[in-house]
Amino acid sequence: MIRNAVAALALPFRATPLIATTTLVLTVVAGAAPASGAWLTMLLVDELTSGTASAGRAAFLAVTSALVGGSAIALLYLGGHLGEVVQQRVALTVESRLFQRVATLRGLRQIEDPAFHDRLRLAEQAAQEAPGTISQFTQELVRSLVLLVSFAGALLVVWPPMTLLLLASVVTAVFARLATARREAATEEAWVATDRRRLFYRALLTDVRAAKEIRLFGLGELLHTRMVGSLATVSGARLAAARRGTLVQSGLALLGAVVAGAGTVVVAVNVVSGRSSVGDLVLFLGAVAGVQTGLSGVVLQLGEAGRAVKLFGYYLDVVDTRDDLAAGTGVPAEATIELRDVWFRYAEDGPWVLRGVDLTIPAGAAVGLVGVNGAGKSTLVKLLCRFYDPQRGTITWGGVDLRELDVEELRRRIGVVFQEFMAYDLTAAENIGIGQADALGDRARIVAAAEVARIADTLQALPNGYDTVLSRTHADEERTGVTLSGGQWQRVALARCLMRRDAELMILDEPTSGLDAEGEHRVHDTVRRHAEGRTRLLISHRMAALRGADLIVTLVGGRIVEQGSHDELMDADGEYARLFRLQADGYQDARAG
Ligand SMILES: Nc1ncnc2c1ncn2[C@@H]1O[C@H](COP(=O)(O)OP(=O)(O)OP(=O)(O)O)[C@@H](O)[C@H]1O
Repeated sequence: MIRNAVAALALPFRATPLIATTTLVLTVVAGAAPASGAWLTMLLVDELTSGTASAGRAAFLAVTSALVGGSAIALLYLGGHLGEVVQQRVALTVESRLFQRVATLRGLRQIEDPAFHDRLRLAEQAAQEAPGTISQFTQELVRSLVLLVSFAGALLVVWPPMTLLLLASVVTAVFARLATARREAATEEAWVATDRRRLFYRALLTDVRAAKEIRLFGLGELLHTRMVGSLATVSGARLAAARRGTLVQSGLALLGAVVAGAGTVVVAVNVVSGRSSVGDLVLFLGAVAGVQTGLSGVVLQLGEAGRAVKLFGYYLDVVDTRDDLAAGTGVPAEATIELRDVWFRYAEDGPWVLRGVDLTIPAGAAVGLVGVNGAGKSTLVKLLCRFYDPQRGTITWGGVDLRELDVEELRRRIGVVFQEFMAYDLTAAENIGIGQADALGDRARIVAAAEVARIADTLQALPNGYDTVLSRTHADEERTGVTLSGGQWQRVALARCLMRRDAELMILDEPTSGLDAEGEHRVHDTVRRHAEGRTRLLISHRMAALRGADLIVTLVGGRIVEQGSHDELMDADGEYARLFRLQADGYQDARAG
């Protein structure tokens, strides 16, 4: 808690040191103003009731008192504005640091971990709320402390026991509010997973890609009920925590009123008996009102700040998240890739997905990978991109373990069309250009890639050509958005991969599954010519597409069961030959039918 609070409090001074310090000074000055005003009023009242009042001194005291009050308000406004500036700067800093960490995580483990997403949601919430809440609270606290100390000094002069009574009620209120804040933060943590599900259902209900299935399968009501159910659970828990907090606060406010009332009676009796002056009573009443107003503000904010400080811990956790992949520094050389006894599973207690894979992918060769659904083909691709490290065995590139290579350098040398490629809600040009981000503005290169992927004419014919937004959701007023067909999107993804002209390894994970037969044939043909000399790993369920590969590898249950050329594997009459014949027979039957 203390580490979180210190880090959160230090943030404004790191984000904008000068303004944060000025704000602090202004706050201190503004905090001292009410007590000075009350003191001047006491002097004024005593002057007027002394029997020897001088009009000049009285006027001077009245004007000074008014000036102090007026300046205090002006300082308050100025301090408020500077506080806003600090808040904005801090918000920018924390949001940037948070998502910089997310963006630079090397592997996929955290991104695939629901617990990380929960932490991230809490962290984002904290990053947005905490700095503002905490810096506002700090200002309020400083102001209230100065106010409290100055009034407490004044009260000491009038009637010392009252100071102690007021301080006692302050301490009780502070502890009670802190306890409520802890409970509220615990509620937030306990329900974050439920809230995540609510957001998931919410996103699903508005997702264009899910809209067809939701309507056809009549899922709308089901998803809506689940979404509202999650919301009701979360808001019920929040209300229960707030209810308890309100009860405690009301009780404490009553206690404060009783303490103040008793004190006023005693001072009033003192005035009657002549032991105190009327000015003392005025000062006392001003002090009680000032301290109570100041404190109720700070105590109320204390809850918010306590909750924010606790949640801020998640922000620090995410910002300090350790990468699950150690950083290497080597630069990859010639792309002969070797897998030696590679074992991999996604979770420590999960089943092995790859079991002792031994494979050599020679530089410049075209290697075909076949296997039934779930055999582990896409997993192998992910390991080659070093999204994960294998639990056992090694993968080397040009003889160097992938773990020792600079992961960004490694990935720069790989072009991939993933099985689940992305269709970005961006323009056609951007959808292709992002394959090589530093060539995003190189239209000639984008068009050339589109031509190889045989999608150039389609994109050129769009309402705004390559500048057409490929989305119905994010189109703007000037530009209409369009959506492409599944096969057209696949060609765009292929063009994106082809932007990486220097990629030494090209991986195509079922790049043609959405293409028509003629399209598939052409794409394989062009990719073969275009990528000649580069290492290629091709995955396809259409066996004929891999026939010309230099080496074909069959994966069964995470093991390589055979490898060789098409002819060798057909002669061996194993799994590959079985799958190949199955498809060939299918085509044969279709013709016969
Ligand atoms: N991110 C993941 N987390 C946990 N398990 C996963 C993950 N991705 C894949 N798996 C599991 O790993 C196994 C192999 O999946 P993989 O996607 O590598 O198969 P594949 O051979 O590419 O299949 P397909 O032909 O259907 O694309 C499957 O049992 C799958 O459930």
